[in-house]
Amino acid sequence: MSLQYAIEKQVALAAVRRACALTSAVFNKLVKQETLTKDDKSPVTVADYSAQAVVNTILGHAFPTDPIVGEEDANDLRREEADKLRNRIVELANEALTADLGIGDIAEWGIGPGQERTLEELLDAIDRGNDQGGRVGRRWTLDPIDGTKGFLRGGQYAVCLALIVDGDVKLGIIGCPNLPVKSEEPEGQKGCIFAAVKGQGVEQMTISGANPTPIVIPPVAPGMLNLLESVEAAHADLSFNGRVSELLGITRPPTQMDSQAKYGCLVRGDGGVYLRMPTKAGYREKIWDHASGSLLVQEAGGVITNSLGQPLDFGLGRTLGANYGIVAAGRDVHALVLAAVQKARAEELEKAKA
Ligand SMILES: Nc1ncnc2c1ncn2[C@@H]1O[C@H](COP(=O)(O)OS(=O)(=O)O)[C@@H](OP(=O)(O)O)[C@H]1O
Ligand SMILES: [Mg+2]
Ligand SMILES: [Mg+2]
Ligand SMILES: [Mg+2]
Repeated sequence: MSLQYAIEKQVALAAVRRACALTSAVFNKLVKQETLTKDDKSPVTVADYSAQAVVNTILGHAFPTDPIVGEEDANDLRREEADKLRNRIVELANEALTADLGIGDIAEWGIGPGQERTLEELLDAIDRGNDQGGRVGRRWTLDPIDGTKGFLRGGQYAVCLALIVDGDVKLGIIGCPNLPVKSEEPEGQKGCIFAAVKGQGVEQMTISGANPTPIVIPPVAPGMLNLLESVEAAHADLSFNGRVSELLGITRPPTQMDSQAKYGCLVRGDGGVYLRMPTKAGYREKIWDHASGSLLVQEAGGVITNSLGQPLDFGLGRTLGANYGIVAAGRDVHALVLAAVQKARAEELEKAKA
C-alpha cells in the first residue's frame, strides 16, 4: 500500500524543483547583472510571476480540480504596457517546464521537452491562484518566492507549496536554493528542499531531490538557544525579540534570515526559536507564508502557536486571521519561550498604560 499523499508529494516536489531552477536562473542571468528593469523589481519580480506560472501549470495538469491559493495574480501582466515582462515570463516559464525530466518526474504532469505553453495558458495558470481559501475541501497554497527582498539581495528566499485539506496542512514543501546543505559548512554546497507529510515526518534533500534524509529538531544544548527572525524590521518586531531573548537569558545573537528558510533552519537545529510578532496593527499573516513551515515544525517534533498559545488556523481564508504573532520551537522549549513572550507583552502593555 502506498503512503498517503505520495503522488501529491512527488508532483509538488517536481513543481518546487522547477521553480527553484527558474528563480536561480533569473538571479544569475538578470538580477546579478542588474538587467531587471524597475518594473521587474517592484513590488514583485518577473521571477515571482514565472515561478507561480510553472507551479500552477504543473498542479493544474496533475490535479485539475484542486483550487490554489497563490500569492500573485496576472492583473498587472495583462496591461498593454507589460508586454516586455510578459515575454520574459513566457521564456522563463517554458524553459523551466520543458527542462529534462529529473528524479521522480513524470511527463504526464505536463513537464519535459516539448511541453511549451502559450502566453494565455501561462497567465491563466498564474490566475489559478485566486482561490479564497476556507474551512472545507482540498486546496494548495503557494508562495512562488517567499522573501522577495532576500531574493533580490542574493540572500535567503524560498519556494513554498503546501496542500491543505479541511483547514489542516497535510503536505508542506520548502525549496531553498541559497541555503547551505550543511549549516556547519556555510560556504559549502548550497540548495536544499524540506518536505513534510502529516504523520510521516520531515525530510531534507538536495535541490535536485537527491539524498532525502529524515530530520527531527535536536535537543538544544544549554546556552545554545537563539532566535531565528526576519531581516526586514517591517515584518517582525525585532526589539520585542530582543526583550524575549533577555528574559530567556539568551546570549547568542539572533539569526536574521528572509523567508520560510527560517523554518527549515529551525527543524534542523540551526537556532532554537522562530519568533515573529506583528509590527503594526492590521497586518494579517498570509497562509502561504506559514503553511509549509508550520507542518515542518510539527512533523519534526516541535510546536507552533500564536503568542496566546493557540494553534494557527489555515481554514479561515487567505490569511491566518487576527494576528497574535507566531512562536515555534522544539517541544522541550516552546512553553518557556511562550511564557517569556507573554511576559514581554505584559510589560509592553504596562508601559503603554503608564
Ligand atoms: N508588515 C508585515 N508583517 C509581517 N509580514 C509581512 C509584512 N509585510 C510583508 N510581510 C510578509 O513577509 C514575508 C517575508 O518573510 P519574512 O518576514 O520571514 O522574511 S524577511 O526577512 O522579511 O524578508 C513576505 O513574503 P513575500 O512577499 O513572499 O516576500 C510578506 O508576505
Ligand atoms: Mg510578496
Ligand atoms: Mg511570502
Ligand atoms: Mg512571495
